[in-house]
Parts: sequence; structure tokens; C-alpha cells
Amino acid sequence: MRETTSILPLTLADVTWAVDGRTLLTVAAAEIHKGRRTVVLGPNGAGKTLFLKLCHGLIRPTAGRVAFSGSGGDARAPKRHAMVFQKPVMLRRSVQGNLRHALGLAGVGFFDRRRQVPAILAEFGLAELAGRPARVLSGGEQQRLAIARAAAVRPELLFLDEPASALDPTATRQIEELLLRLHGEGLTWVMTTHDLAQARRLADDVLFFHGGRLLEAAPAATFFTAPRTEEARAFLESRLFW
Ligand SMILES: Nc1ncnc2c1ncn2[C@@H]1O[C@H](COP(=O)(O)OP(=O)(O)OP(=O)(O)O)[C@@H](O)[C@H]1O
Repeated sequence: MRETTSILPLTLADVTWAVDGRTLLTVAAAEIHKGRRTVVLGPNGAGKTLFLKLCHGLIRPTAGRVAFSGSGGDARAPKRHAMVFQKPVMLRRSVQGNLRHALGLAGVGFFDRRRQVPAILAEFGLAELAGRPARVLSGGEQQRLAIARAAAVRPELLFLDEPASALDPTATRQIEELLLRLHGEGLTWVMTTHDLAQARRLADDVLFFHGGRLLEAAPAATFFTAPRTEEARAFLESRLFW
């Protein structure tokens, strides 16, 4: 059951993240809004994954503030957002075992788990794979399971790191349709991609990174038609590689 008080917007202000004195990420100001599909866009090495990790709390800012709104500011917040990694980590269990484990970690009891797992498998097109070891699934199937596992615990906000970067066009389309459906059901998500066409298909808002800096934060329509920076213009014209 979703809680009524939203953890959104998520606000970042004057954030930097540095390693050995070297600043690798700079975000002057950014907001993630409820109900918006936010696409974090930029070339390889731009800082997209670092941004997600900062938002999800996997790394702490060296300076500045990453803050969820309302009750999200308290210790319960981590349970209200989840992350799907670029290379999903599959437990050495069956597909349904992976799901059962995720639900168990979220505090779902034995009988509820037994009831929910088949429904979730069906919802994510995994029913026929239920008994198969998760580690032998194809890349697209593993991503679907990773998203199912994260979404099963009903987070308000889901971070996805390049969920389709290693997939063929059909599997990519399946993941995109899945994300659109989940958004339609009330899940707010933030995904990274370097795929411009995918960003155009999915984004309400764009956060554009280059060289470890957030250079633009704008509604997708504005970003794609009137980018403010030379780097964004170059990226949109495929002449910015890193
Ligand atoms: N723990 C770390 N220590 C040192 N450098 C790091 C660390 N994590 C990331 N970096 C560097 O920070 C930069 C940004 O990395 P990040 O993974 O965020 O890029 P990205 O935009 O997600 O790229 P890609 O599209 O290739 O996945 C890269 O140059 C990377 O090598």
C-alpha cells in the first residue's frame, strides 16, 4: 500500500561529489517531481550513474544537499525509493525465488508472498520462467525481473540505470512499455540513458549531464527544441562523444 505523504519532490542543491580531492559530479540545482518521467541524459562518463547513486543514497554528497520532501526526510525514506542497476544482480535462486526474497526483505509475510508472487510474475510476463534459475535468463528477461523485483515492493520512486542499454530493439521496447505502464499506475521513475531516441520517446523532463556537470534541467519539449548549452546542442546533433 502506498503511503499518502509523498517523498517528492526530491531536491538537490549545490551538490558536489569528489574522490581524492577530484570533483566528479556537480549539480547546482535539480528537482525530481512526482508523476514526471525524468530522463537523465548524457554521453558515456557524463556522471549519470553517479547522479542516480547520490539520489538513491548509495553515495553521500561531499558538499550540498540531497533532500526528499515531507516524511521522505526521515529514516523511512530509503524504503520508499528503489534502484535497478545497469547490470542487474540476480540472486542464485529461481525467478520466483528472487521475487520472494525481495518481498521478504520488504517485510511481506509468508502467506502474502505466496499470494503475491504469481500475480507479479504474470504482470511482468515472467510466469513461464518462474522456476528457471534467474542467472540463466537473457539480458532482457533479467532486466524485467530486476524491475519486477524493485516494483514489487511498491516504491513511490524508482531509479533505473540504463535499463535497456544492452538489449535488442524488441526487448528495449518491452522495457519501455513496462516503464510507461508502471508510470500510468502511479510510479514516478528516473532513468539514465545515452540513447537520444529513447529519451525523446520517454521523457517528460530531461536532466542533461556532460563532464560530470548538470548542464541543463528542462521539460523535454524545451530541451529538445531549444537547448541552452553548446554541449547539449552538440549532443543532440550527435557531435558530442564525451
Ligand atoms: N568511485 C569512483 N572513483 C573514481 N571515479 C569514478 C568513480 N565512480 C565513477 N567515476 C568516474 O566518474 C565519471 C562519471 O561516471 P558515471 O558512471 O556516472 O558515468 P555515466 O554517465 O553513467 O556513464 P555511462 O553512460 O558510460 O555509464 C566517470 O569518468 C567515472 O570513471
